[in-house]
Amino acid sequence: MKVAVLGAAGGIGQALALLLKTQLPAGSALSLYDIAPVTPGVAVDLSHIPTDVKVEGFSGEDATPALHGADIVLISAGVARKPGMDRADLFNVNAGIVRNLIEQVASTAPKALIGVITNPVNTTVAIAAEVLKKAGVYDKNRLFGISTLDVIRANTFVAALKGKKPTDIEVPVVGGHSGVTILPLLSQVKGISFSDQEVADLTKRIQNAGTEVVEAKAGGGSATLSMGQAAARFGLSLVRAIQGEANVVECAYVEGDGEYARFFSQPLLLGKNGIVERRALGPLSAFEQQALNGMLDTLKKDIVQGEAFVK
Ligand SMILES: NC(=O)C1=CN([C@@H]2O[C@H](COP(=O)(O)OP(=O)(O)OC[C@H]3O[C@@H](n4cnc5c(N)ncnc54)[C@H](O)[C@@H]3O)[C@@H](O)[C@H]2O)C=CC1
Ligand SMILES: O=C([O-])CC(=O)C(=O)O
Repeated sequence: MKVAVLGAAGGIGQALALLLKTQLPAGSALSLYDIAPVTPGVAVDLSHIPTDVKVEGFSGEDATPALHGADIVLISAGVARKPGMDRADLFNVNAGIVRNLIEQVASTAPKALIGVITNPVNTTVAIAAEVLKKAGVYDKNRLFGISTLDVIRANTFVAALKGKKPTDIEVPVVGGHSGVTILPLLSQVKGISFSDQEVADLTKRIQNAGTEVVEAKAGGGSATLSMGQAAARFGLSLVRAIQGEANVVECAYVEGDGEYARFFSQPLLLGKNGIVERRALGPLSAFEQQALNGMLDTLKKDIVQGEAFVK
């Protein structure tokens, strides 16, 4: 099993690399790439941790040495938000970075499962799909926008409110990964009921949680450690699915049947070749149905921006 992290010297990349070094199955390879010259050093640093995971690091303009033979590629390269910015404000810089890196994935590891972390995810995943399509290697079952951070935040906030263990809670979060496009399906949390006010407050907090971190870091960046954990959870779920484990289900932002928008985050059954089954959203409360209807214009606009960038 080989996992490549692109953007590996950054805040997310380093946290993610640490978690993968300690949690990937024995015999795996972890390949780190970042434009920053420190990256081979990050790999040397991690290599002193006594696990049976081989780490290599590459820097400079060329990502391909890191990509040869990769089964999974996780991409967090790009710039992060500062207070006062929306995720969409990152488009100008990050669109080109994602295009460039995906071109290299297309030529070097065309069969890899790809997880895009770089914001704005609603748009960068559309860019990735169009670049892969242009290269003739697009498989919609192998490309994911990683929205796991919304899920783990929802689990944390619900557990805190209801006095439960966070590990016992699993909230499906659907839609996209910014503002109103983030929709936690609180009505589906097993064994817990919420008042209308709790639903309104929790939904708002989950939608604004990225901004909560951006403001608390006061110009020093956005979520890195919680995102490292979220990306590790998602990446390790892909690993378990590739290894043949049954019933691996995660929400992620993927191309589906277009019922709501071309790309939409929903529960997915994962297998050796990526998505095995896109699961239906299930019954929605009136609040959730309204929120779903209300997000679609924004989500579709975000997607078209990505498609237009490549065409
Ligand atoms: N999907 C999600 O839920 C989340 C996404 N993010 C996004 O993840 C991205 C990274 O965030 P951080 O790690 O905090 O940022 P960071 O600034 O700490 O790290 C980004 C890394 O990307 C590298 N980089 C920049 N251009 C590159 C290129 N052309 N090729 C290779 N590497 C390049 C930089 O050298 C840096 O090491 C941001 O776009 C951020 O908005 C952040 C949190 C959650
Ligand atoms: O808010 C940001 O810019 C980073 C992010 O996507 C998150 O923390 O959910």
